[in-house]
Amino acid sequence: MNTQRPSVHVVAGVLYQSTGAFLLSSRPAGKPYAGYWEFAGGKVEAGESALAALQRELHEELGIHIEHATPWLTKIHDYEHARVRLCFYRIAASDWHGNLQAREGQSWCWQQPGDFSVAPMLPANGPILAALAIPDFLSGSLQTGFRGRLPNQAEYRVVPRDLAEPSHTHVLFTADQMTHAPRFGSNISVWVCVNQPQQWVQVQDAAAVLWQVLGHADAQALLAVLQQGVSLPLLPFAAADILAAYGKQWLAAGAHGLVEDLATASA
Ligand SMILES: Nc1nc2c([nH]c(=O)n2[C@H]2C[C@H](O)[C@@H](COP(=O)(O)OP(=O)(O)OP(=O)(O)O)O2)c(=O)[nH]1
Repeated sequence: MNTQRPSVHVVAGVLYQSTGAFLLSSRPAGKPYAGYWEFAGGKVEAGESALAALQRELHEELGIHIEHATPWLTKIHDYEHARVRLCFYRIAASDWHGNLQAREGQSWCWQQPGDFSVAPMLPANGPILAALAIPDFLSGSLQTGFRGRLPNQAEYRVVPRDLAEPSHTHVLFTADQMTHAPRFGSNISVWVCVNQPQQWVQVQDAAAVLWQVLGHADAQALLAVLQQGVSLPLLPFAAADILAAYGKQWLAAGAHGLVEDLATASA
């Protein structure tokens, strides 16, 4: 397939309820992939900002008003009909209002992260749905691993490679282990811990990345990476004082969540 085609800029919104559920809708008849499930959204028009496009699309499709949306993941996908640059935004329950209406004849439903009951999904959306099952806060250490929880979900545990057993789903590797170890099977979700931009570019096929931040220079380097847009869940990993200083900026720039390091004091 020709990957040199110009891409069409698309925005899509992960709309949350206060319960932690998010909205999926089906693509209306007449569009490519009609009947497939997607996040509400559509193409950005000439001269329009991404937020304005999201506000317009969600109002046209669902009759709701968006006050704020937080950038999250960006993906390029080659469909037969177009090459799309998909910019996904998360919209918190407190950042939208209105009564949902299916204004384009589509179906819609609320889904719990990690527990989807509708199919088929648009092909580009598989990794996006997997990313939604990752909590937005975890804590622990590189030695013992990390724990977190989404509302109404079982505990989510990430186990360091050296402690991992066959029953563990989410396994954490260092960037060095990824370089020197053979690739692992598809039965685990591979988490990688990095601490610099050169490592980040080498781990783009991971399920999620922890970015260790030990000081203020690291914090700024990470912010710059986030501001360029990231295609997989990136979670800054730092001691509590650094999270307190930078956490909001990282999240506003597209970090998936934060990971508190319970073992390392900041520099
Ligand atoms: N809205 C949306 N589009 C997605 C998602 N995932 C994904 O691959 N896409 C792709 C499908 C389409 O190729 C493209 C969106 O184009 P679209 O045709 O739905 O856009 P639109 O609503 O502006 O349509 P139109 O007015 O031009 O007919 O992005 C998603 O989750 N939401």
